[in-house]
Amino acid sequence: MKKYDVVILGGGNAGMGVTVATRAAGLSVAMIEARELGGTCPNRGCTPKKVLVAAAHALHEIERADRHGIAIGRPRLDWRALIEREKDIIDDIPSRLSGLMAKRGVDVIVGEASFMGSNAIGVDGRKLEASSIVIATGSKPRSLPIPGADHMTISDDVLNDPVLPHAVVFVGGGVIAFELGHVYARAGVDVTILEALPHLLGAFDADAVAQIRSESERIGIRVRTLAWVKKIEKAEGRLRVTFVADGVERAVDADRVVNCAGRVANVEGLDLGAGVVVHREGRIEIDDHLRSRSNPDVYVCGDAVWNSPQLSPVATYEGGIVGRNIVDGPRHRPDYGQIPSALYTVPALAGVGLTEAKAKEQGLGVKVHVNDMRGWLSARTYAETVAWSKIIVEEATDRIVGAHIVGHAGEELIHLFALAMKHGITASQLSDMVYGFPTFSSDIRNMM
Ligand SMILES: Cc1cc2nc3c(=O)[nH]c(=O)nc-3n(C[C@H](O)[C@H](O)[C@H](O)COP(=O)(O)OP(=O)(O)OC[C@H]3O[C@@H](n4cnc5c(N)ncnc54)[C@H](O)[C@@H]3O)c2cc1C
Ligand SMILES: NC(=O)c1ccc[n+]([C@@H]2O[C@H](COP(=O)([O-])OP(=O)(O)OC[C@H]3O[C@@H](n4cnc5c(N)ncnc54)[C@H](O)[C@@H]3O)[C@@H](O)[C@H]2O)c1
Repeated sequence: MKKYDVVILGGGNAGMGVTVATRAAGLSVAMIEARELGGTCPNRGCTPKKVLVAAAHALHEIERADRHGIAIGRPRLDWRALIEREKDIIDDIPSRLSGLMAKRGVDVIVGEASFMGSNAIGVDGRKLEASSIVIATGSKPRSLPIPGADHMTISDDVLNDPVLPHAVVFVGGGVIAFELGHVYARAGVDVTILEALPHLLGAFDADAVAQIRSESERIGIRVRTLAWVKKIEKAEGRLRVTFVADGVERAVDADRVVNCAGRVANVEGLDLGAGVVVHREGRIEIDDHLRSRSNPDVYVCGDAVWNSPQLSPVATYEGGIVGRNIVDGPRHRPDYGQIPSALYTVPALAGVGLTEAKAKEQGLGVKVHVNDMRGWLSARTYAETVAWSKIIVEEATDRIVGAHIVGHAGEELIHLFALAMKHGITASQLSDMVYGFPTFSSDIRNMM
């Protein structure tokens, strides 16, 4: 039986994050990974998705070419070539990460790990002992108790499918459905999004979501809220999704039905009981230091944490904190306050900090600056179809507490707001900056 200071289950962003401080401190570290090193983000998530989004962006530019006086024929997208391009871009990531881990002195073990004791892990018939064990096993799509649910595919399949379908239904109106829905719609696919709740894209500001909803409908996506999927069945060589909306039963036919109903911690196969790791239906009970409440030698980070944002930079950040807690003792805690995120529709929706609803819920005295920027010079120059912002400023302190941007390079501009929020730069100070002109950034002065 081999002994390590640290054994990490999972070689994604979170697991990689743990290796930095632990190896810098000279601890012996093993990382067990069942699939490709790098995990979801570079292999089945952010990066391959963004390659498709970039193509959708090009199609969006072409759609507006006539606004610049450019005459252009109907574009033809070679979907198979696009999927090949996506694969080519990510192809060498696992091997590069394998090199990085070797250089860092981490033993990478290929296999499916599970607990054999409070400080013991089994992998491929071997037993490893460790002073600290880190659960960084990521997330998986939530399984839905819908008759015919086995007909559904998941985002992994969309990113691998070289055949462009004619019609797709997304079950769930969250980030994955909107991002992949925009790509498909731009590629000419008939897209329907069915969301069970009254609102879409739960974590984002409701007015920003309304902007992206109308832009989505403008490009032909059908969006239905309060839609309850009752069954999915094969019908005439396709799939038929039966759902109830507005009290009426309806059906929509499609070539693919994609489960986009959220992702849950991927811990089912870990035998958490053997590790004395208490959980409620896969939700591991952790303290403020990301440490198991029942087994102080076990930490959790990344998507395997059930109640923090499922984002790749957050996974890396949490992994870093766990690494430092292992080295220094449990004294570091995550702060999720000023983490920017974006929905990579075309155009994107980006946000940081509080939504207007949350600011009001917290009883903050705020001034809310809402701008439809389509008439602004920069938006007109680029013929933007949507350009909108909402900046929320605390009146008493002039602190920016939330920023939400749709279009207008918001996925880039949002970082200036995050920087200001993190370092206490006030709204007036951010407006007082001298910006390069003409840029989208220079519009920040007029946004609040
Ligand atoms: C389609 C899609 C698009 C996304 N786009 C974005 C985006 O644009 N921006 C963003 O910030 N986030 C995005 N995300 C979310 C992001 O990918 C995740 O938050 C991030 O990858 C989580 O990292 P992690 O290390 O916690 O988990 P993962 O990267 O999933 O890593 C976990 C690893 O553990 C391994 N594993 C699991 N069980 C075991 C076991 N028993 N033994 C050994 N190994 C095991 C898995 O094989 C996996 O490699 C996207 C996700 C998806 C699905
Ligand atoms: N750009 C990004 O940063 C990015 C991109 C993709 C994924 N992600 C991460 O991946 C996670 C998972 O994404 P997701 O889109 O699957 O989840 P999500 O949590 O964003 O959305 C899931 C949606 O499905 C709905 N839903 C649940 N059950 C349903 C049902 N039976 N019928 C209809 N609707 C149902 C929910 O109400 C919710 O609105 C996200 O939490 C996100 O953090 C991030």
